[in-house]
Amino acid sequence: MPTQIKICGLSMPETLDAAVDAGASHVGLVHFAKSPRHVTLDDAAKLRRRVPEGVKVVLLTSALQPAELEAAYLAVRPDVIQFHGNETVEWMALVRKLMGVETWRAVGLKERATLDRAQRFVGQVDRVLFDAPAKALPGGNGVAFQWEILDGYEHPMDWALAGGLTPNNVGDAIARTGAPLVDTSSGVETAPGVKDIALIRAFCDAVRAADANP
Ligand SMILES: O=C(O)c1ccccc1N[C@@H]1O[C@H](COP(=O)(O)O)[C@@H](O)[C@H]1O
Repeated sequence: MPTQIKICGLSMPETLDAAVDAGASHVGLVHFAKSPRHVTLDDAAKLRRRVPEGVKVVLLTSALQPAELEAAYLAVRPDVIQFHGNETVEWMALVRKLMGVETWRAVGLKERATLDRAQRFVGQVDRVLFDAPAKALPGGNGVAFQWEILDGYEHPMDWALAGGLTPNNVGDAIARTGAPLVDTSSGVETAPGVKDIALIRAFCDAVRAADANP
């Protein structure tokens, strides 16, 4: 199966279309006011409508109140909700059940023990997204974690690799970790929040090159 690609933090129609044209399987919209990639629900809904069938829309949120999350879901109708805040396992499982939406949980990886703790998400969310530990922002910091933490780990559920992935390092990341899905934001930008079409294409090309030369 080809490595799936998520381009996150898209906020303009042109770069969203470029990600789709370049072969992204997932496009990410950040609804988190502190992020330089934040989109309002109105803008997210407009962007969502541009996305063709077959490409999944991921709505990234952090610590929204239940009523806010419901409003976000109803406005955007994403395929996936990605959680980055202090949401409990029970709450994420309830969202998945009641909204019938795929759910992903971001996990900041600093050490192997974090992988053991992440096993509590098995059967509760659809995918865990391994990223560098949170800094000023809970994600989108352009920082990679030590991929060797994943060496030899038998993943008990679907997962994805994020954190500091760029066109230059994503091939090594796939070779090292065997990630089934790679997720980038800063690595395809020229400045925080400013996506670059050439970098988006280069990232997708690099993933396909890695798949072709395992
Ligand atoms: O992108 C953001 O601004 C963001 C804000 C808050 C939480 C998560 C965010 N982004 C996610 O973090 C990963 C890694 O980003 P990067 O490639 O290291 O910049 C990104 O793929 C998003 O899923």
